[in-house]
Amino acid sequence: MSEAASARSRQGSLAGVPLGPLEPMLRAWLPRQRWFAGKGRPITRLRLVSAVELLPPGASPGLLHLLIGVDAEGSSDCYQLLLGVRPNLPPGLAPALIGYAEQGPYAGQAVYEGLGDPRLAALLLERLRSPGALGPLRFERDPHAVIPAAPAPRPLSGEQTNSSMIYGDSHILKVFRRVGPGINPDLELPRALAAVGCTRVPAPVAWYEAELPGSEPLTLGVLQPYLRGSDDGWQLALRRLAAGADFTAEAHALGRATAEVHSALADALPAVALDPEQTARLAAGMTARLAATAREVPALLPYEAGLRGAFDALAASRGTGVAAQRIHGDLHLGQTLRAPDGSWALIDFEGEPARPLADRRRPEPAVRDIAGILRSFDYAARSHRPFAPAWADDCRAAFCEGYARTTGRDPREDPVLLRAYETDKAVYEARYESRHRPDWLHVPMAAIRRLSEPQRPAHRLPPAPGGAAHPQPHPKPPRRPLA
Ligand SMILES: Nc1ncnc2c1ncn2[C@@H]1O[C@H](COP(=O)(O)OP(=O)(O)O)[C@@H](O)[C@H]1O
Ligand SMILES: O=P(O)(O)O[C@H]1O[C@H](CO)[C@@H](O[C@H]2O[C@H](CO)[C@@H](O)[C@H](O)[C@H]2O)[C@H](O)[C@H]1O
Repeated sequence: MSEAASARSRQGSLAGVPLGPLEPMLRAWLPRQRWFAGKGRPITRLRLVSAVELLPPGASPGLLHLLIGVDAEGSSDCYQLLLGVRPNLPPGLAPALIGYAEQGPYAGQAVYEGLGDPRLAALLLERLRSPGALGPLRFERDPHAVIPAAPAPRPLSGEQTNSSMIYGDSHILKVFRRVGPGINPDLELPRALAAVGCTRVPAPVAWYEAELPGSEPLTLGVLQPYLRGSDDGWQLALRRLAAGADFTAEAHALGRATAEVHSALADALPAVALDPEQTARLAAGMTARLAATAREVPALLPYEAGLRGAFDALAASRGTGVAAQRIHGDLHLGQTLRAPDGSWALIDFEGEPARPLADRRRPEPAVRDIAGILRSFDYAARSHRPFAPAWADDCRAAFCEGYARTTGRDPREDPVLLRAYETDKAVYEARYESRHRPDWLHVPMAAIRRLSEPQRPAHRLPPAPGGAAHPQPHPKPPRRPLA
């Protein structure tokens, strides 16, 4: 970065300024990051959107907050980076190294992934504890929440869409990587749920945003209580499978928890009834996604016509319309946590990371989330050798029964809607796996084959207690405690 650019950076906004000496190292580093969405497409341009020195270059370590625009063929995204700067990198931080700056205010210094440095991660927490503004950055917090000072930070390991830091096992900070204008649903929905007293989702206690000229604020990070000792639903399901153990009681409880969250979301935020035309548009969107995915994942091509049947049936079936509301949007077992007392919580309300924010914030049928969990039981059963279809079927049934117990309506009573959403999810998964985990592609492909076959006439379930003949806006159950 030039001296002039560096001077402006302290004031905050540097829209369009080139990244200077940082550019070559970031070009090489970005595509290697799990959270980088533009893999496989050459970066055509890197732009500085905003730069703030959380700690100036004179400080050691320095901490630089960057928003950078990354243009690649057919996409233009904005990413959040927290870069540490030190003259000498201690050996423990070697894995975090991005490169050495050759010129500019950081000439000769090591530039590295700031969240990998406990001192810098602690500084970020301090900023969140003391709300205020720094350049375009705004730090906010719930004034009633207790956020301890200086708990030891550690990065969350594993494959994530964003980067999370755990502080002393009491709080977890998610730093969003691909960011855009408008509130992130992962802040919006948990806050809305907390406001209506839903305890199934950890309530945000602090967050930070960027306010850039001519743009809605961009949500950059959210701090929430860390549910210590909880089991990730996906890992728990795999352990049960490996032990040949039943999971239906857990699946039933998860169905109830999911239904409670849906009911609270319908209370907290607008819920609407989609008219037949809107439903047909929903089906058309699914058909378009299928066509686009089949172009990208050729293995889908032989099944495309059969899969389309699910979406055509949805478009043709809706005389009365479909209830739509804010939902989780990317629900699967990895987004669920089970506490030692057996209660379930849902996390990560960002929605499908690849979808535009406006789509993710639109009301949708709650069955989209239900389909996500049902697909997840299939994923678990298929990652077990030998494949355990009965285990998945039992879990799917138990989950739907639990859901019906809370809402009075079993999702299987609407097989056309459920099949359309399961198909859409399997198509999404085929694209996700082909992009990120090709070894897993066979899992959604097995579902694709099944869902593309002509369906037998649906087995009618006995009506659930209080069940309605047609989809209704979500009934509102009495609030229940988390247990
Ligand atoms: N409040 C929490 N308490 C305990 N663990 C959590 C909490 N929030 C997230 N996690 C853990 O962090 C992982 C990643 O969180 P998630 O919100 O899914 O991030 P990403 O959007 O990066 O995928 C989860 O799978 C879970 O194991
Ligand atoms: O957790 P994310 O929000 O990043 O979600 C993405 O990655 C998930 C995988 O980590 C992916 O989920 C798929 O694989 C899971 C097993 O690893 C399985 O339980 C899910 O049912 C399946 O969809 C998710 O689709 C993707 O958006």
